Order: sequence, then structure tokens, then C-alpha cells
Amino acid sequence: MQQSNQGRAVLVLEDGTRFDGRSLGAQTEQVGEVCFNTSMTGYQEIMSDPSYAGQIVTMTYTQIGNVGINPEDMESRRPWIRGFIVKESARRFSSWRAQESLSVFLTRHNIPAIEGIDTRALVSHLRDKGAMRGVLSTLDFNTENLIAKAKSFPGLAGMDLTGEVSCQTPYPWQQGLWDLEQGYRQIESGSNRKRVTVMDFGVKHNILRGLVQAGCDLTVVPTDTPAEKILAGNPDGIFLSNGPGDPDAVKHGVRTIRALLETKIPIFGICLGHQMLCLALGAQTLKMKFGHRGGNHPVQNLSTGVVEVTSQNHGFVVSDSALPDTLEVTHRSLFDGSVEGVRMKDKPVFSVQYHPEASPGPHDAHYLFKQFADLMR
Ligand SMILES: NC(=O)CC[C@H](N)C(=O)O
Repeated sequence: MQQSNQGRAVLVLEDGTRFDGRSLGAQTEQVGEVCFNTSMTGYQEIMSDPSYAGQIVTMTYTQIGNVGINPEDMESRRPWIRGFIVKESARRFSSWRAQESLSVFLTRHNIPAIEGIDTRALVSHLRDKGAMRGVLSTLDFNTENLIAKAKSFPGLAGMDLTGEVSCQTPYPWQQGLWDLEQGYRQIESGSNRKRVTVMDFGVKHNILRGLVQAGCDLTVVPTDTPAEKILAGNPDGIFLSNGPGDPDAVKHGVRTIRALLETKIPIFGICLGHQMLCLALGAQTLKMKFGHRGGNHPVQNLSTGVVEVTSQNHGFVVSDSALPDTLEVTHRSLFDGSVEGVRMKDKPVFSVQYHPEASPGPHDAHYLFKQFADLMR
């Protein structure tokens, strides 16, 4: 029987691989890098993590949407994914906090999504061939057209997306972590607390909450804030956030970090912030084959030997070759041995590739926020 286009969606990769399924989001079309995340929970936090700007995300867990969408679990002001791919979306959502369904949320934000495709086959393909450019459409079903559209996406290498996701003006942040009784706690600023400037390359809210909970009063500043302006605020510490795209393309940010490193102010970086810190110190970054995205990545802390199960989301990595002498590797991935954390040998400066704020993910690495606060004391 002829299928009507209503309700159909298609995913086509740049190599011509095609998946036909049902539309789960907006009637539209988007190109981007097709990647996958292996977390079993936390789809809302993933969709609203600014680090995913420019990407079409596949969830490997087979049923998504069962707890709907709520205002508290947003990791930033809006979702940033270009498109969303799931095996099966829950027909009914159920949670005491839920206010809308996954499908309504995606449609409201004009994001195309597809369900009912063989996500295992898609992920095996991406794992073998590497992350690829692709197009997700509910409008055009012609394979040749769609391959050309997929190829029109320039790819994430060389792309600075921090300007799109960062705040436009500085703002204070005093919200602490979630508590079952009170929800998010508002924490008063005080003289016993440390004043930290957060460089917002696309920061997740739970990173800000982790810092507040560890004893920091925060001022979040836009990605293009010059070093002089940051230093004029006389902060006790500087935090370099996560964010989307290629760290090596954020030239202004790397220059700013280099200038900040002239001082003795403690600095902590996560993910994109970690990569840019390493670049500022003379290291190099590489694009990975398909990246690390999920909630169960084992990382070894090399000073204690302890293994942390971590949350990850990155497609670039600091290269092991050409690490400057000023840096010491503190953490490594037990999946592929890649660099997961560094510190400067002679300064209170350190960073990690993974996500201690979790959200979603295990809390094993939460101690890093306290480690940063301790460095400022
Ligand atoms: N979560 C992040 O900060 C990601 C950093 C960078 N965009 C990468 O893909 O590697």
C-alpha cells in the first residue's frame, strides 16, 4: 500500500545509508553530524546540553520518552540538538514532574526526530565507519537529494559554535544542587565563599550548581569576554566550561585562556574548557572516530588508582603526542587509553575531559568541584 508522507521521516547519511521511520518531532529538515549516546536515562538533559549543537543524536537505549519533559531538568535555556533518533518513543509518559511529551517538546522547538528505525544497525555502522554527516527529513524523501544535503553540512572540524550557545551578557548564579525536599536550593552569597568567573562556552546548569554547592559564588560571562575584563573582577578562581564544536576553532577563547594563565589564579576546565586549556598550553586536539557519549565510561585516576564511572560527551580529544612539559596526565580512559584529565605541574590549574556534574550519569567524579574549591583556599 502507498504510504502517505504524513508521519514519515527519513535519515540519510553522507555515504548513502538510508533509514525510513516515523516522524516524532517537527515537520522540517536538518543536517548535522550523526552521533550516538549510550545513556539509559537523561534524554532531556542530553537534548538541552549545548555541547550537542550541530549534532543529530541517536539514543542506543531502546525506549525513550517514558518520563516526559519537565522544566527542572533543562541543562540550558533550550534544546540544541539538530535532530533526534530513537528506536521507540513511549506512547504514554508518566512522572510527577512531567509537563509535556517528548514529541510535543521536539515539535515546539522545531526539531525533526525519527523513531522506528533499527538504531542498533545505525550505531554499528557509525562505530565501524565513524561519526558522519547526515540529514533528517520529513519533507524530502529522495535519496540523491538527501545525500547532497548531508554533504552540504561542513562538518564539526573547524567549527566554532560557542557564540551561538553562550550567554550574551554576564549574569550571577546562586542555585545549588537538587534536593528531594526543597528542589533546587538557592544559596546565599557570603564572605566565606569563593568568587568564581565562569567562561560560558555553552555551560550546563548542573556544572554551575556543582560549583555553587562546593562553595563558589558565580559570575557567568560570554565566550568572547577578554582576559582584562575577567581579571578586573579580581576573581578567586576561573572556570572554563564545556561547549560544542571544535576546540581548535575557538581561537579567541584559547587566546584569553593563555592570558589568564599568566596569573596565579586557580583554573578548572571541563570538556571543551579542558581541550582549550590544553591548546593554550601548547597541546594539540584531534577529532575522534566516533567519540565518547554515555553514562558508563570508566576513567582511572592515575594518582589514586581508583576507577571512576563517568558521564561523557565529546568528539574531540587532547592528543597524547606533543603534550607540553608543563602538563601532567592525571586521568585516562579505560576504554581506549585516551587523555581524560590533566594538571599543571607548577600551578593550581587542572581539567577533565569527562563530566563530573553527570546530569545524566553517575556521581563518582563530584569530588572535582570540591578539589577546585580547596585550591582557592
Ligand atoms: N561536552 C563538551 O564540552 C564537548 C567538547 C567538544 N565539543 C567535543 O566534542 O569534544
